[in-house]
Amino acid sequence: MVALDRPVDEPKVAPPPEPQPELTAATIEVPSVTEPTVAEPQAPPEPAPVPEPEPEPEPEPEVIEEPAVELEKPAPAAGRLARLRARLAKSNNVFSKGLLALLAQDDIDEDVWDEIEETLLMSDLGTDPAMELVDRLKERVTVEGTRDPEAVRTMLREELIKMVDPTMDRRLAATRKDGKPAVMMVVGVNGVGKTTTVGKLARVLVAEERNVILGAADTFRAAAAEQLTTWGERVGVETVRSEQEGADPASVAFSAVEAGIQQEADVVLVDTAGRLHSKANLMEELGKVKRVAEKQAPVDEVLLVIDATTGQNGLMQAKVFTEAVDVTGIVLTKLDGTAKGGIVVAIQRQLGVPVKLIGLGEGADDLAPFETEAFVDALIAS
Ligand SMILES: Nc1nc2c(ncn2[C@@H]2O[C@H](COP(=O)(O)OP(=O)(O)OP(=O)(O)O)[C@@H](O)[C@H]2O)c(=O)[nH]1
Repeated sequence: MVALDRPVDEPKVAPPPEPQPELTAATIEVPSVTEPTVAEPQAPPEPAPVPEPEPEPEPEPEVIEEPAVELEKPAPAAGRLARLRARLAKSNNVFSKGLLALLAQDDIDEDVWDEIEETLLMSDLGTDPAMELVDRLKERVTVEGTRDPEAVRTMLREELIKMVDPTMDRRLAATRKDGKPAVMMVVGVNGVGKTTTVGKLARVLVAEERNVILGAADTFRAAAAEQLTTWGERVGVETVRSEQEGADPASVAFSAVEAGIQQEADVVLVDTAGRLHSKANLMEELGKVKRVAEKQAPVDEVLLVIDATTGQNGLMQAKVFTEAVDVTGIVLTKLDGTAKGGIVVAIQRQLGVPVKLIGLGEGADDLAPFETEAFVDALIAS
């Protein structure tokens, strides 16, 4: 295992290359080897000056060239959620079946309201939001007094939309600013789907006709850079990586942003590690990656990836990241195959950050920009 728990000192702005001694004629001149034409003893030739040994330079993260393969055309980003809604609807029928049936009953007594609350809690909505939603629904049922299934569906839809909060700004900062690319970092605990998300997000951006550069700053897991390179190659996106396992991730991030500036890219997307020897190291390191990348250009987005299937537990783990870096958006993965759609509300409430993208499967284009209404419609679809 590679030790990454070295003390993290001041961000070493890697790697402006060490100044190399100029190879002047003096340093490369070799003694003449032609035979002397006179018989006089010759002074032995001066040995050529030996250049000072240079310290080993840090290996430069190398830019992987695009291969000459036929590129894939990613699905358009707009409307992806609507196209993938069946994945959500199937796993979230607590809303579409359970709740609607309960609300459509003729007589909703306290037991039924308790059952409604329990159903909401099961979806990982969180205690406070669940209680609030029950209160709002109670009020409306009392005032409107309707049990018509369509009216009940409309009521639930409206209240869920309010909870998910359509006023949050969910746009991704993916546009060049001040002549520099937008820089996005993707963070989160290991296994939540970070690398996959970076790959899928590159496709979303390519579909939006953005020029993208990837930075493989997860140098902890050897396969991550390879995985990312493959994602990039499929859509003609370059990956900046280091061949050295355990290389300085901040240095890779720095070089990726540098490449983005040189190539006038629209977006530089930086993958990061989710695991180090200790939580403190990981948080230190993420802070450093951000600071060092910012020597080149401001980091516009820090996207925190959370696995929806880990529910409230995952949320607690994720909270630590918000203390280390300024998280600007959440990517909620693996929402396919879980009935925990309510976690969107809980996350936004607890972290105060909008969900900007959701993962709805392992397919390359199964990442959708989050849209409040389309999401709620999928939850209560029958
Ligand atoms: N079903 C489903 N699987 C997903 C989704 N997103 C990611 N995955 C899967 O989750 C697994 C882990 O993904 P990775 O991208 O390797 O996770 P990571 O966070 O980069 O992991 P580390 O590099 O170890 O930190 C892979 O098998 C992905 O295919 C999703 O939205 N739905």
